[in-house]
Amino acid sequence: MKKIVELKDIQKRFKEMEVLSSISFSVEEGEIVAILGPSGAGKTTLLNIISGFTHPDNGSVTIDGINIVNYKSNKQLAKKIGIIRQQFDLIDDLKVIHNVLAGKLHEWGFIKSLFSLFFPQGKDEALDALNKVGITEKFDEKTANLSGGEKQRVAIARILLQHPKVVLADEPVSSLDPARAEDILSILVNLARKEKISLIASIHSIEFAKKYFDRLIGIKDGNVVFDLPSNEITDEIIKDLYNYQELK
Ligand SMILES: Nc1ncnc2c1ncn2[C@@H]1O[C@H](COP(=O)(O)OP(=O)(O)OP(=O)(O)O)[C@@H](O)[C@H]1O
Repeated sequence: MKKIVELKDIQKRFKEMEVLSSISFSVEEGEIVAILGPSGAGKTTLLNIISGFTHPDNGSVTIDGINIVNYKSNKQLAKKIGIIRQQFDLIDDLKVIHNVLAGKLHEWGFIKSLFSLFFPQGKDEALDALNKVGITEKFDEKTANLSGGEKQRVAIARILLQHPKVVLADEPVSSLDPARAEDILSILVNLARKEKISLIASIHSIEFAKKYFDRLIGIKDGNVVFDLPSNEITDEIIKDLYNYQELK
């Protein structure tokens, strides 16, 4: 299997605080991976480093065989990495279809994307993506009018137009109620599997992590403390990760 993301000895400090000491792991094509760890463990920092948004102090990030520092532009990197943020990063004033078409920005360039605002190009592909996430009928709606779960579906549809090799999602469902969160996670994971996209998501819910992800990586005190298939994760391992105290 091809390695899509490879991290070697990643270290990051903010002033005198060392957040990541030495993180190494790789993720193969189509792998569905959750990053777990207590609040402040550095999950967001790690995802930001993988996306190229934050530079590590030490170590290397390789995306699809190329060191991230050798990607010539953000546009080139966007062909490999799709990002789903907690706040969705959608433009509320635009119609749903235009937000989905923004997935083409890296491919089309600014002028063609601007043109597509008035004369949507690639509309069929966008409608097909909206169909895959189950909200085709909202294509003409102003994005601001959508619920949180619907907005997250639009963000996933936009990623589908981007055709990345890996999707990074930072707590993608933490703002949704449990039923909606499960809907979104299953859409995200099933589409990633179908399109052979690697998925790396930070997630707070152990239950959802075990249910939807194949491999769980725990980080604590700046290091990887476990990296296991979900079915090998025991209550003991989780207790150690979060330092739960037994009630006496
Ligand atoms: N730009 C920054 N400048 C200074 N400190 C930072 C910066 N970004 C993150 N930190 C610190 O690094 C630590 C790790 O933060 P990070 O957001 O990566 O943790 P996390 O595991 O994602 O936490 P949570 O689960 O609460 O979202 C925290 O102590 C945070 O305050």
